[in-house]
Amino acid sequence: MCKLILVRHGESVWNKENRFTGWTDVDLSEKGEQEARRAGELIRKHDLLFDVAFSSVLKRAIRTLHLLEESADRMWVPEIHNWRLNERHYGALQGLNKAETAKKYGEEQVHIWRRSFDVTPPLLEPDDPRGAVYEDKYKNVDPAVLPLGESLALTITRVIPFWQDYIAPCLISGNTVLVVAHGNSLRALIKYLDGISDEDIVGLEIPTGVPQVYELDAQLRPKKRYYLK
Ligand SMILES: O=C(O)[C@H](O)COP(=O)(O)O
Repeated sequence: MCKLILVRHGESVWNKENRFTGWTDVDLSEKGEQEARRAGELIRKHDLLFDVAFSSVLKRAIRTLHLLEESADRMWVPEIHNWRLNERHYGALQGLNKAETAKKYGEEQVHIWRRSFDVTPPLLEPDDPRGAVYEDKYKNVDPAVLPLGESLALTITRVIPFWQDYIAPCLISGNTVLVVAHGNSLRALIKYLDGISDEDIVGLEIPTGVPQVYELDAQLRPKKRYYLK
């Protein structure tokens, strides 16, 4: 049996301010740092000796990983950071306050942007200086695959190939694997692993900084998924 630990980053400064974040590289809030340390303590308490760790290239996930590793006393574990685990790209909504946007466009429209399976948010203009194509951290990524806005369906199309090519082989080789990512990149992964329908995924919410564990069989079929307490 293999074990996979999934953690959504701790609360970020923009989670606290209720702003659409997506690929904006904001840091953890103080509460987020505490959540990350607590996640490491829980992992340690449950003796989940992860051998390798994956995260997105966004600092709220990387800092969560580092704080978690420190409190779990596993700072030596090899880490792989990849853009394919990034949050869903929120397009032109990035930076806007969610409540103010709901006042302007209506609660229903904002719910569709946030939770529908295949509706893409308004896209960033290709020459918008916030575009990933202008960021150093994506300089080795083919610009053609860098999004200007993504639905959950589009997010799945880049998370699952990363799972298949990197994370799954690591588990199959017998490693306990930790993945620190984001609300929607983790929803993408859980949808795939648990075979959740396009309709039912709308109801899946993932709290910040709480580790959840999958126990998987040799074919990586989930046997159990539970949050650590
Ligand atoms: O990118 C964001 O704003 C959040 O991390 C996730 O947002 P959501 O709860 O609207 O999916």
